[in-house]
Amino acid sequence: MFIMVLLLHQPYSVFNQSINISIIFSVAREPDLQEWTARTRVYDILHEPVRIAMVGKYTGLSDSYLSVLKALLHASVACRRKLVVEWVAAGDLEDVTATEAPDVYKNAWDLLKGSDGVLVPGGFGDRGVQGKILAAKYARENKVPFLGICLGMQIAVIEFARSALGLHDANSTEFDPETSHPCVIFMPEVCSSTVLTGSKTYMGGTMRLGSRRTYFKVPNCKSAKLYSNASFVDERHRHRYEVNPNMVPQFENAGLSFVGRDETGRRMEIIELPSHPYFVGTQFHPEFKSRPGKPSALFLGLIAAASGQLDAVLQNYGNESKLLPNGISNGKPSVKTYQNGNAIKSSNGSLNGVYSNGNGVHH
Ligand SMILES: NC(=O)CC[C@H](N)C(=O)O
Repeated sequence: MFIMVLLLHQPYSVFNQSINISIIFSVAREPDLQEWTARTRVYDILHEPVRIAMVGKYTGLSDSYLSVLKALLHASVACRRKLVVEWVAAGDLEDVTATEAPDVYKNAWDLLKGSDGVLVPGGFGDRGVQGKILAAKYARENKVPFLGICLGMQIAVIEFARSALGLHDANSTEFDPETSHPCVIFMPEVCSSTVLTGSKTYMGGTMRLGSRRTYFKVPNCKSAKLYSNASFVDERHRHRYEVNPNMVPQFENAGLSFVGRDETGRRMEIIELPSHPYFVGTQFHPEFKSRPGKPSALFLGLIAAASGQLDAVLQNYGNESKLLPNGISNGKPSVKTYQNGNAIKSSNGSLNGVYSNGNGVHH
């Protein structure tokens, strides 16, 4: 997007110097740049900030979270907000930092508390896990919009088990194999099979990867609405651990809703707290399908909630006719989300949307 901003700022100088813009798009047909140039104009005048705390392990290496950052940016442009990412190193939120480096601890909490929304991205290994749990707890208790992705969703589940169910040692078996309340466990269907049971040796082959289908089980939930009331969505995965399905009834009794599941109903894909303005977690990685002009549904939900526009966005959804073709010209968050392959045929037969790579939202 940034390269395009640079180029499209000077379309005539660039084009008149015989640079074939079709090379940039890698397509043979004459490109239609209207949408792109309109988007750069919108992008340029954004000034009202939306602050998102990114609570992760590699906060010094923003490239580690590049897809997440782009997805946040796509959603922020759609909501007409200037994205400000507050990097919060998860470990800095932990009690041990309060003792060892009080200034660092205070700064981390100030950043978190000054944010309009909290995002806990994916990750592996136990460093910073306690800090991520504290961030999820803060967002849940203070009704701050929250999106947890993959590990971020597992963190939210662990936090809920500890705080709302009172299971103080609840944990993922990734971090504590001996926990008496394993609320996140290693590949349930693999564990129930023979030789691969919990084996770290087979790690490489046991990662659940790629595009998988999630079915909405709760039709009126925020996530389903954000996905235009789809009955199922295909999103990309990269994980080994999952919510322990045997504990789901306990969680649901306490108010945590598992709104999206796989076809067996045993794998939890999307969580929501209905009592919270926007508290969503996904086992999949919605960031991978976000595109400029077609933000990921759940990132849009986060940014809309963080900027006081979620109700307007939710009302818009499920009614495609209300959406503008480019989603950027009337000053409202009237965007359509990127739902890979939900390509609408335009009147001239071309696909409405450049990115139509075969995934889908299905009604
Ligand atoms: N991509 C991730 O966030 C992975 C989460 C977790 N470590 C798992 O393997 O399930």
